[in-house]
Amino acid sequence: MNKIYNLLIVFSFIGLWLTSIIPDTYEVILGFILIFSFGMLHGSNDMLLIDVISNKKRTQSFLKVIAIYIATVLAAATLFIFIPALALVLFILFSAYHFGEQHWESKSLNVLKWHKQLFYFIYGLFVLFLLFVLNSLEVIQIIKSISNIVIGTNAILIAFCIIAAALLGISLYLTAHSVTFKLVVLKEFFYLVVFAIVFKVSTLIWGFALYFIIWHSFPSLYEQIHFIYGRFTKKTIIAYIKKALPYWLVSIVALFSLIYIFGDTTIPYGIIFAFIAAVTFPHALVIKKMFEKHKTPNS
Ligand SMILES: CC1=C(/C=C/C(C)=C/C=C/C(C)=C/C=O)C(C)(C)CCC1
Repeated sequence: MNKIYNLLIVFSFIGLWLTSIIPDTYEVILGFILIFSFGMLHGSNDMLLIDVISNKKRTQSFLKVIAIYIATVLAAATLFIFIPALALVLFILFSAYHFGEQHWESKSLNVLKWHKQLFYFIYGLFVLFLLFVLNSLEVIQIIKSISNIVIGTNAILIAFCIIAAALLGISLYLTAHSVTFKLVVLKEFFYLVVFAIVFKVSTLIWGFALYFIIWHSFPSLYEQIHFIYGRFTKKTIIAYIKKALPYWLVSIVALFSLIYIFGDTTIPYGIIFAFIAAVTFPHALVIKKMFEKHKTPNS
């Protein structure tokens, strides 16, 4: 995993360099292409993961599992239509935990389970609000188009400061109580500085896409492939893509149909993020189960 992180730094700087040569509009389009390709791919094999998590001895039939999955997606989508503000808050909170868990689970912090989970949540929230605070005008605009709620730049700044203080506090606690954390804390601080540079220099969507693809989807794909097939090789990558392809295609067709039917602005942020949110809820739960099954001895 460590070697992979060095590669991720290189990718991030390539992303930064692209920012300097691509006009903003193309940056947004390229950002969405990355989100729809690698981003959606990393969430397309949840059915296969459920199979492996339950040791192939799933008591429920495939149809039942997929029905529960689709019902969760539809419930989230309905929440977005009727109570968008609540849906948005839940989406951000869920995503924060999911991002934090993906980044830290392999580091096996040897502390109490709930301390670890609280840290994952605060870390993920910090990354999201770092992106938001450095691109607050764009975030405010998109949130207004999704939920009709107008938030001020000050509210984002205050939330960011509170989350940063919480992250500092819990990091100090972990430095004192976890040897593994102490060993990686400086490197992790450096990664956060890299994220801050990327988020500051890029547009909101490009900054989000770089984080989501490079720092979340790539490591998640690596861990999912490892979990499913026991190793990460060209053969297992191809096998994973083959299995994911039908689900990915269905998602893309569904998303573009929704955009075609309901989209009334040039970039239909509302539909895109509501769609990502709806599929994120069940995906985050499946990945949580995957990590529980893949427990390291000191977790
Ligand atoms: C970037 C961004 C947002 C948040 C996106 C999030 C939180 C995405 C999470 C995606 C996940 C967790 C995918 C699954 O793996 C807002 C607030 C909607 C609007 C402004 C732009």
